[in-house]
Amino acid sequence: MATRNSKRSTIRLGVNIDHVATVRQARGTPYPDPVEAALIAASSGADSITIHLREDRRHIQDHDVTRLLAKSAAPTNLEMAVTNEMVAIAVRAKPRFVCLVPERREEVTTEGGLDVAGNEAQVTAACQRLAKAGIEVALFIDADPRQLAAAKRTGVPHLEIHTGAYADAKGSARAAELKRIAAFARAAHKAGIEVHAGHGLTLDNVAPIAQIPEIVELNIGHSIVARALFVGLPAAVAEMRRAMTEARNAK
Ligand SMILES: CC(=O)[C@@H](O)[C@H](O)COP(=O)(O)O
Ligand SMILES: NCC(=O)COP(=O)(O)O
Repeated sequence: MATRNSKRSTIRLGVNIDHVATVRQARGTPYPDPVEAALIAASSGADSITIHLREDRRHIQDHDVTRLLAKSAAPTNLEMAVTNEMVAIAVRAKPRFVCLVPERREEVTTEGGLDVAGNEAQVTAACQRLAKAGIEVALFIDADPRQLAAAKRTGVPHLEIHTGAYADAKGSARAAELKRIAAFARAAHKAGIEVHAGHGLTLDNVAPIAQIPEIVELNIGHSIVARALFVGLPAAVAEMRRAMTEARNAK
């Protein structure tokens, strides 16, 4: 895994290809194939591929998980809800990484982080089942010290900070969110947890997040897939990677 301490440490890009499947599901066609997108993203600079198998199967389908893992273009990070069904799927499929996320069927997108503090026993049990199957587990949480304290007690090795509030905020509210995320990343890193971030990141807002030295991985999907409509997926992945790396090296 990545170096942790140096301010010049590299930063990995996980490309989320869910929204290639969103387009396919809108018409029930076999195209565009998210697995093909994963292969293109991996050969264009993605360090890993993220997919979110939602309980309502609105985009990624079970066969996508199977096919993606069989082709193994890059390590797969499977995002999923903390349910027995999902944990059983992951234990069978054995992706390299699982990120446990909250889910509400009515939401348009993931609205907040997992409430680890409020569901500690359930989250800990899921983490332990997944770790026993050889899967590296992350929890997708808000930059909230109470959630960090609970996450530490689960023994999870990785955390992904939900950057949605940062992405949605403007002006001084965004600066405050950034400060909160940086403080959280420092505290999590100090506790020996590897720190990732993602949600709502774009070419316009990624730089300040990429400059937080404790954050070693960003998972980005919607904006890359949207940008790919205009410039193509290889270019969209490459320009995001460039923006992240330039920001990191400029600090
Ligand atoms: C957990 C997360 O932040 C992403 O995987 C996101 O949820 C994917 O997009 P949708 O929320 O639209 O499913
Ligand atoms: N975990 C965040 C993710 O995978 C991508 O989120 P988004 O860039 O699609 O908002």
